[in-house]
Amino acid sequence: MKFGVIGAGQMGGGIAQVAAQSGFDVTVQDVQQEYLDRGRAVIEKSLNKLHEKGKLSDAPADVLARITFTTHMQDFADCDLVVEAIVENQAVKNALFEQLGGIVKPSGILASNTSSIPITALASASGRPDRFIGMHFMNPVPLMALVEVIRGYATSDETAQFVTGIAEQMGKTPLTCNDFPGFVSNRILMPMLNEAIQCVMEGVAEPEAIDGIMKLGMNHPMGPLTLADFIGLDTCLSIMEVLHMGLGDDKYRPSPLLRKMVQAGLLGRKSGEGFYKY
Ligand SMILES: CC(=O)CC(=O)SCCNC(=O)CCNC(=O)[C@H](O)C(C)(C)COP(=O)(O)OP(=O)(O)OC[C@H]1O[C@@H](n2cnc3c(N)ncnc32)[C@H](O)[C@@H]1OP(=O)(O)O
Ligand SMILES: NC(=O)C1=CN([C@@H]2O[C@H](COP(=O)(O)OP(=O)(O)OC[C@H]3O[C@@H](n4cnc5c(N)ncnc54)[C@H](OP(=O)(O)O)[C@@H]3O)[C@@H](O)[C@H]2O)C=CC1
Repeated sequence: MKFGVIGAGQMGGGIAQVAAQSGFDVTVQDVQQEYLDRGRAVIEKSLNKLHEKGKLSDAPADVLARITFTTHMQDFADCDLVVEAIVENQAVKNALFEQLGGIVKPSGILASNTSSIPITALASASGRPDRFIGMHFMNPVPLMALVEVIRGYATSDETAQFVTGIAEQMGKTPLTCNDFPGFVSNRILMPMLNEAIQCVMEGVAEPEAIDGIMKLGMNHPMGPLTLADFIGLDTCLSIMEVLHMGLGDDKYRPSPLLRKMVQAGLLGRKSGEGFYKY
């Protein structure tokens, strides 16, 4: 089984790592060598940590050796499964899948790790809608148990079974839902994060208090503002926009503060500052 991953950011890197830990040969592509180098370093650090804690029996170097890093999309030609994890933008993903559909062998299955964008639309762009599916990993991929599997309008039963089996081989629990904006995970999670941001904007409480209340009061592992910073505020805004437009209800309106912070380049952990400094 040859496993492809597009994008060496926080999600692509995590997906590639867990695929390699599961014994698959993995090819990771990104647009610039610099991003591949950064992704490789993050994977190496995570593997070392898991190994030190006894959660990874293979030597980290052996796992890393199963991953090939490339800037060439053509290297996906003989992949059995390619999972896309690039920026949360429908136009950019559509263009990528149009290209990828002409590269990967006809029997290859294409999947998107999108947080919210309609799987059916991306499937149409790929030119192989029956062999297209949503394979939504959670962040941080090496630690989170869930893969949300989203079937598009034309996804075949064989494709759904194949991807469910791969998720299980990766040690994850696949749970299936249908193709609605934000699916299940982000339709429920993201309005909560957006509301926490609205609380900051309205001066309801300081960020530390909002996070503390949700951590101590609701037993959430991370407060909503810490989690928004962790996901990336640009990604949170894109998801809210998909929910707002796709469901047509103003209850999904992105907080103006979220929009302003993204405009200011405050993207959370990945840019060094969001609701907190890193
Ligand atoms: C936006 C979308 O489309 C969908 C999404 O993904 S939404 C986001 C979903 N994710 C969440 O909600 C995550 C919420 N947070 C959590 O569940 C937890 O905080 C967590 C699992 C991330 C961390 O676990 P924790 O119990 O808080 O403990 P914490 O001490 O912070 O971390 C546990 C250990 O794992 C390590 N760790 C963290 N990330 C790691 C990684 N990627 N690889 C290896 N180890 C890692 C930590 O360094 C830490 O190690 P030590 O014990 O040596 O310090
Ligand atoms: N962050 C999260 O918690 C989660 C995110 N997701 C989803 O996963 C996807 C990726 O998110 P995330 O990893 O956080 O984002 P990142 O910004 O960390 O990584 C995206 C990577 O893809 C690269 N990229 C952009 N365009 C292309 C392209 N055309 N071809 C190849 N590579 C490209 C980016 O390069 P550059 O820097 O140049 O843009 C970057 O390295 C999104 O769809 C997001 O919604 C899903 C679950 C959780």
